[in-house]
Amino acid sequence: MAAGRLDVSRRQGGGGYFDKVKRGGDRGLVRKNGYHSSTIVPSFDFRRGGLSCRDEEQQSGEPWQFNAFGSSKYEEGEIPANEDGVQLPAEKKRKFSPIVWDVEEKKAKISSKNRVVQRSSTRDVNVVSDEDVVKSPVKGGLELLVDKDCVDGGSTDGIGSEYPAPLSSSLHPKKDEGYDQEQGQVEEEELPEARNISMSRWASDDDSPRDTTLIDDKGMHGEMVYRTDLINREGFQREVSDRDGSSSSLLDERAYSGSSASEYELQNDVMDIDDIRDGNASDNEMEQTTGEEPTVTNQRGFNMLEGCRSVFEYERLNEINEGTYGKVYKARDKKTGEFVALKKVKINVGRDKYLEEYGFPLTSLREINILMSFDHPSIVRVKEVVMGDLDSVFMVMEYMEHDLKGLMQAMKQPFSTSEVKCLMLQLLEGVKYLHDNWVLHRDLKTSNLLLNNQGELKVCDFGMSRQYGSPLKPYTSLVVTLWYRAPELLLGAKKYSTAVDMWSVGCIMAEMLTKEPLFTGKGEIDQLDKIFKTLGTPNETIWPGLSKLPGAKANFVKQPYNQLRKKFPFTPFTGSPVLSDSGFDLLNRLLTYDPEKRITADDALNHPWFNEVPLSKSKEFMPTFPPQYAKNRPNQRTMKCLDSRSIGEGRQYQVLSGTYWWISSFGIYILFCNDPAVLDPQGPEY
Ligand SMILES: Nc1ncnc2c1ncn2[C@@H]1O[C@H](COP(=O)(O)OP(=O)(O)OP(=O)(O)O)[C@@H](O)[C@H]1O
Repeated sequence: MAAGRLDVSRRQGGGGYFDKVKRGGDRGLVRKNGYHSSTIVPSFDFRRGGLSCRDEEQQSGEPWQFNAFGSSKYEEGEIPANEDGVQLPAEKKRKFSPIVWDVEEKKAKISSKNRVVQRSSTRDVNVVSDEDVVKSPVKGGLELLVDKDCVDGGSTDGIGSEYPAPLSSSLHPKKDEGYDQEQGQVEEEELPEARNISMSRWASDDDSPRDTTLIDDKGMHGEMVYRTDLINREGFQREVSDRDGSSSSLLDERAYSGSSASEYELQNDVMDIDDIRDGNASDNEMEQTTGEEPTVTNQRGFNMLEGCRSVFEYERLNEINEGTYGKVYKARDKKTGEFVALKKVKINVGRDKYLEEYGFPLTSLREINILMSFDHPSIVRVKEVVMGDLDSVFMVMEYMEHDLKGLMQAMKQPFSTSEVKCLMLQLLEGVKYLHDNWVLHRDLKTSNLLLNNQGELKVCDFGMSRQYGSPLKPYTSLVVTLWYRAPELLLGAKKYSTAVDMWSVGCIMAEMLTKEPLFTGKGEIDQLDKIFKTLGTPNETIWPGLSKLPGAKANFVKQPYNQLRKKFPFTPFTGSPVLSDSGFDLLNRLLTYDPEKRITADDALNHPWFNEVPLSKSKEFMPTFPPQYAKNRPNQRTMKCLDSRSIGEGRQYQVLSGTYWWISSFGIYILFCNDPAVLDPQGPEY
């Protein structure tokens, strides 16, 4: 393999689709991505400077692509039955077949015989279509139908603030209908085993029929892989896979303890495997085929066979920022002149089991994998992955001029209500897209929201994201940066779901309105205290199940009232942000204690606040801001004294090492910059 190339080789196997998964010495990951499930064996060849991936699954010979959408085994109209002969509705869909990284070695004892592979006929699936169906038939006829409506449906029962909001019911006309819950309920009646939000979010293993259903994943070429780790008593096959699609090693465990999350989740992987080893795995080796090669409609195609380009295809301009996981540079494509952001993947960061075992941090694998499969205007686009020398790897992303955190720190005035609406709508669209596709972001915060000069907001940093499924499995609660972390996480909940992201969205909305973070705790207890002081101390009445959470026994501040409205008074001309009753209702619903009652992204998008005046500003009319140099930089104060709105887009020139100046219609501004990328006499350190 040439240096700087991503080598993806495949073996054509003679047997079943998964017969040829190489075991033993390989330290591979099983990725169920898009339409095929394949074993990818990523390895770093440091001497040759390449990320080598071998896809060891037998395939059709078509290029290996990151992809997301699936197909059905059954033709339309054909209604499969489960093992008991109960017919199941055909029309359910899964918009996104999640990408799964499994630990192959952890599952090395599980051979292909334990897999259930279904090659299915395929019809083209439109990414945005609500009509498409993904069914996961298994030997015996049981199938899992996954519908986006099932994700959201039923989640908003009892929606509302635990402390009555001063809002007339007319403001939330759909409340009693559960914000369009009817469809979800009908589907539940029709399909007793279908997922619904109450199951996918908070159902326990005991009460969820999901214990005996399958979680599907579809291969890129239409193979269906059934994750039947929980069922085998009735002759179903077991397919060994990660619990919900991926394992995690998370930002906060790096930041806080350097342990837990990935290990915790890996332990769960091992538990699943042990369970299988303990004798429940079926002897039946099954490979079902329909004989028809599916057609693939990509959500986003990325041809890995083309290999990775070199980072030297890009001219590095300056360092934009450095996150926990890597530096981010601004760069220019030498061929096209296009500006991009290069995120250097940190290889040696914290304790990452994957890093030790596979030479590549899990978080980066997950981030690359998820981002390359997503295609949404509110999700930052990763164009490609490129190799540098010295074993470095870069994600090439579309360049965004600002992140919301840096921007708000630089702004004198907070965003106007119509600007907040514009940003919130984009944020909610992005979060809805994630949740519809069974992905939790788990680190939504203002520094992970990027804004460009076209008024577009995009979510970035998927290093902590992961798939979720039903039934919920325990995940680490050490997720989400403290200030944006939901109370259930702070209280140690291990089973959580999309609601954790919605809490973060609530914190972000409040911050957009005031320009200041809402709850700025110094530690977890302090964070909870701050939340309780503002929203009132929760109790079992407003949050059933609270007392069962590990942290609930602690002696917290007792505050009987919700004081949130005091922070967001309606009265204009006070200097405080003006938030209408409707806007406050949305905020209150986002910051609802009980995750079951917390508003979903879908419902938030339909909230009446967005229909009342002032209406959302359109993106084109969003203000532009000065260059990004001050973003989260040591010399941020220099920028703070500038009126970012009045400067508009300036041009930057390097006049001295580390010094920038730009001209605007208001004069010349000089920024002293300690940017190591600028000061580095060696030039780019690719
Ligand atoms: N596509 C982009 N365009 C411009 N700036 C970007 C882009 N992606 C990231 N950044 C900047 O880099 C910062 C860090 O990026 P990112 O959050 O992806 O890295 P990280 O290492 O995962 O950070 P964190 O510490 O939040 O985990 C962002 O806050 C943003 O300022």
